[in-house]
Amino acid sequence: MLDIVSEHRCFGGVQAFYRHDAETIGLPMNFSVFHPPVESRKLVPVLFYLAGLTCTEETFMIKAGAQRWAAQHGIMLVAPDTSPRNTGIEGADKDWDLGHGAGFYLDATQGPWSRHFRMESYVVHELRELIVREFNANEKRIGIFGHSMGGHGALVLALRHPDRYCSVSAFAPICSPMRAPWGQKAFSHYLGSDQAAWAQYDASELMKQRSTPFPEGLLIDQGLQDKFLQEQLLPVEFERACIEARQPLTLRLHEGYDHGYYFISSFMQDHMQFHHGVMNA
Ligand SMILES: N[C@@H](CCC(=O)N[C@@H](CSC=O)C(=O)NCC(=O)O)C(=O)O
Repeated sequence: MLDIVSEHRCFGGVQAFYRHDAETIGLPMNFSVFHPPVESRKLVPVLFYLAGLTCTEETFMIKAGAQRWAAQHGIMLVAPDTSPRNTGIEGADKDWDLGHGAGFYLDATQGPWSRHFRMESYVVHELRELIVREFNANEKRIGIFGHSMGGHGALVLALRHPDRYCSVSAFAPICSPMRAPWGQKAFSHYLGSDQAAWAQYDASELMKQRSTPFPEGLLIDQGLQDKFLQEQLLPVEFERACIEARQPLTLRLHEGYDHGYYFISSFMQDHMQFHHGVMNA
């Protein structure tokens, strides 16, 4: 059953927050949807947004300023929470970069995480199917984007499930988590010590194994004052992998911008236009 937590009129559409019993996760999950103003019964394209470490299903909707552009383009926005909550797993609330709020959009294979931490299956299958079933979503026009840990999620889920997403972009994504401290910590807990398993959730490694997976191109924006850029994000690794895979990539580096939502909101219009363009190509 789908519970409506709250609904708010927004740019002529509706900003809604929902809660449901997620079978994949084995626990209730929260997610948010911006429903753009459209003629009734018209199927609308959908854009999934995956948020970063410490965020919830609210962060993007409150801070990114995406609804104005989504309303203009008639795009539905969907933002899941960033991990299962109230799992009862010991230590899951201890660190901000592991456990609750840090699901890394993968299916954990290691205990105690593997029971509930199944964010890949949840986002790619269960939540998507719920959105298509419950709302006026056009399942042939679904895109994905995200920020930081969620940028990693967007790139990796699109690379692992290219048939499911027609447009992909990211803000300051973790481009090679197996080479970055956040990723190494999360992957060692969720996936164990096998580096081959890590590579299956590393956007740069996945890209090297593909050949032009997104012919319409990818868009990445990155701030140059981002304190995480050098150690955690590694866009150069991904750029190199895209060259190897002949994947068209627009990587824009912005002087003065940091890692936060002031940066994201500054370039949100461009990402919405990018997805609108690719979805309608
Ligand atoms: N607590 C941390 C900072 C956490 C942080 O910056 N989270 C980012 C995502 S980082 C990568 O996934 C975020 O989006 N925060 C939400 C916000 O509203 O800005 C620290 O101490 O550095």
